[in-house]
Amino acid sequence: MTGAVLPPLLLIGSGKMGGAMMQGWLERGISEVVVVEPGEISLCKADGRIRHVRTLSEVPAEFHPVAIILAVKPQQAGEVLPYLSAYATAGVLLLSIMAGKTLSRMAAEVGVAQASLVRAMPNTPAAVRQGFTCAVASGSVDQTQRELSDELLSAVGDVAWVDDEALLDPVTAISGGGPAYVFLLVELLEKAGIEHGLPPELARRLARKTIIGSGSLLAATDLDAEILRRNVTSPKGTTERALQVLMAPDAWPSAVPQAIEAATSRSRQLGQS
Ligand SMILES: NC(=O)C1=CN([C@@H]2O[C@H](COP(=O)(O)OP(=O)(O)OC[C@H]3O[C@@H](n4cnc5c(N)ncnc54)[C@H](O)[C@@H]3O)[C@@H](O)[C@H]2O)C=CC1
Ligand SMILES: O=C(O)[C@@H]1CCC=N1
Repeated sequence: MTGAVLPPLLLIGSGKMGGAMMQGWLERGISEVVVVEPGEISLCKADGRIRHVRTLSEVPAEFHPVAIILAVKPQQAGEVLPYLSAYATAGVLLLSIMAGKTLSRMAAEVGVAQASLVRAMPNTPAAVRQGFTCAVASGSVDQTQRELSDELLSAVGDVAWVDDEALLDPVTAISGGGPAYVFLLVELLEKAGIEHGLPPELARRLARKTIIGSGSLLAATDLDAEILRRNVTSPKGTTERALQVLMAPDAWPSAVPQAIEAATSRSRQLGQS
């Protein structure tokens, strides 16, 4: 269905992620979307395709979405899922981006065992259509619903499907939260630059452009990251000294796996709540 106008959608939660995805759908072409969001929405209210309501009970009875996108926090799922049973019984696709919430848990909270559910994990570069989403579908999702999910998710970046739902927990830790780790590196580089006497504005530019340029280099080549790293590292040079610190066994080689393990286990924990 690539290229076709997206069918009527119900978006529940239009914060950072819901808002970013919505922007992608508007650009891709959408017929109609009702947005349930208790706060303000940053989207163009003059756009006749968008209708903003503040609660689920305000969704017009005559509105029949083909898919419902769940973009509230996992802790807010209880405010939403139990009210979707009529949609789920009617076979409407439920596409969740909530961290940790498992397919079976969502089906139980909706109260429809055969609900057509997709669990997906995007990331914030979706805001500039450079996201990466990993998704898994429940057994009730038919081919048309899978293609629609793919279309909705690919409007904001790359999409990969997996069959094993357990993989969504490490995915959440790596690509879901990954942008935060990169931004932390930018923060730390900038701070170190200032501590070494660089004017703050220059330190900020150096840190940001280093990450942006490195990302573009990665995007432009098939070379492994290890090769790209080695290409920077002159024997007996300056980078080698820095990497001796960062690559010490008790530094990044242990901190990064520990961080990913902590986030993976939190994702599993959210799935139980
Ligand atoms: N921020 C991120 O990097 C990523 C977040 N996610 C997932 O996306 C979901 C949303 O996260 P964010 O956009 O970051 O959070 P957010 O806090 O920016 O957005 C959540 C929105 O839901 C709204 N909301 C709260 N209760 C509601 C209700 N009962 N009905 C309708 N809307 C309600 C809030 O007003 C808010 O605008 C979460 O489940 C998170 O796990 C997934 C991938 C990446
Ligand atoms: O921190 C979180 O729980 C969400 C999921 C991945 C990114 N943000």
